[in-house]
Amino acid sequence: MKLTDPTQTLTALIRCPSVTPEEGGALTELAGMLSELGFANDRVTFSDEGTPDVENLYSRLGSEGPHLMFAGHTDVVPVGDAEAWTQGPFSADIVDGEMYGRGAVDMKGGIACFVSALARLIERKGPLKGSVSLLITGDEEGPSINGTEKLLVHAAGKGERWDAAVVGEPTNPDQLGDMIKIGRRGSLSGTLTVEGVQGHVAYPHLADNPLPGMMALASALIDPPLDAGNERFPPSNLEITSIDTGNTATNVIPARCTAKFNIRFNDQWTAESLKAELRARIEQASGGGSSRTGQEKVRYTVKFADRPSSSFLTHDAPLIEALSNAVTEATGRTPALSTTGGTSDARFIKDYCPVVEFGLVGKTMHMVDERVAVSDLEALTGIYELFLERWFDRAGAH
Ligand SMILES: N[C@@H](CCC[C@H](NC(=O)CCC(=O)O)C(=O)O)C(=O)O
Ligand SMILES: [Zn+2]
Ligand SMILES: [Zn+2]
Repeated sequence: MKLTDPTQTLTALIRCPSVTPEEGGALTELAGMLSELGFANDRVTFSDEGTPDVENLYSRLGSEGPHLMFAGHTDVVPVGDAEAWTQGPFSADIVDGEMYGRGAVDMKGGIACFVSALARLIERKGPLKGSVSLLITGDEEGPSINGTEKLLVHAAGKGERWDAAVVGEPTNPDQLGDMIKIGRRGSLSGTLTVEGVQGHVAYPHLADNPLPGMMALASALIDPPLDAGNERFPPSNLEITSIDTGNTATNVIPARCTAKFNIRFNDQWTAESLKAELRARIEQASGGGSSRTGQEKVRYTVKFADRPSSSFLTHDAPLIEALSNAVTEATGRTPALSTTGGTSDARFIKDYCPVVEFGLVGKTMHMVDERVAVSDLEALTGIYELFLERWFDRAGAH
């Protein structure tokens, strides 16, 4: 395999069926490529109660500073409706200039381009003036319990320290060069249960339907909006993802109703201040305040999931500038510096060093027929190579 060719490095990775939590040969394939470039590989499997074991890889080239981390994941989401794919989801077939396969953009493609960029830079300029590490998990698309968070603790425990990190998630909405992510909103999930009394729909006076109470409480969760956003972050947003009674009959009033919700929140909130706000809204709407005067108070419980993630924003101007300049030089575009979208493993890395994210175009991620333009693979490899050269020149000079 020619490591300088991202089409070849990506083909090898896509052909490994690494649906979370299966390693599928992907980390072995990647470790082989990195060994060829002189990296020292550390394969480590993490376990936790109630979750599957997951394999991870930490790999370093060099022993001196400055030290740059590239982070990502080789696990992929399931293929979904396999019959609907026009090419095999693990075939890496190229049709009309696009390579098909699960993980093509999210995010084996980002990893493949980074490996090829390194191979090109080393071929062109010789050994790096510092160190580069790849911190790669097999647990990003899953519960994220046996992945990046533990791998960082593991590596830091062995004395590893980083000056900066780049995550290769697909950050571009439409075209390569659109967007660099310089932070992320936080995420908090919750469950709201309203208690009633089961009974016959024709005899409602003998029952207590939990649904009207749930409607009042759920409305209070979403209205008014949490905030309007600010110059750094989009608005915080609460989405109700399910309201369910488990009732299969048409003539039964259910005993209880449970709603699930998730909030993506900006830097105007912490998980704790958000929980307090939501608890207050629910209590007010339950009749604990004045809104249900004359009616009985809604009986409810609200629980928030463990491990919320907080928002973060990277302030390292030279890091952002080096990446942004490389993108502009290679694509002619000025990337937006954004905090939109979901969370990523950058939420763990930010506790160790400044972190930014840039990868492929995310349009087809998680979809049937996930695919990447071969020209984008070439362009991203060029961007990473430019960035690496600039970052090491600049960081090494200080
Ligand atoms: N499975 C993990 C974390 C889930 C992270 C997920 N992120 C994305 O989908 C990335 C999309 C983007 O780049 O905007 C999310 O936001 O839910 C866990 O459970 O912790
Ligand atoms: Zn991803
Ligand atoms: Zn994903």
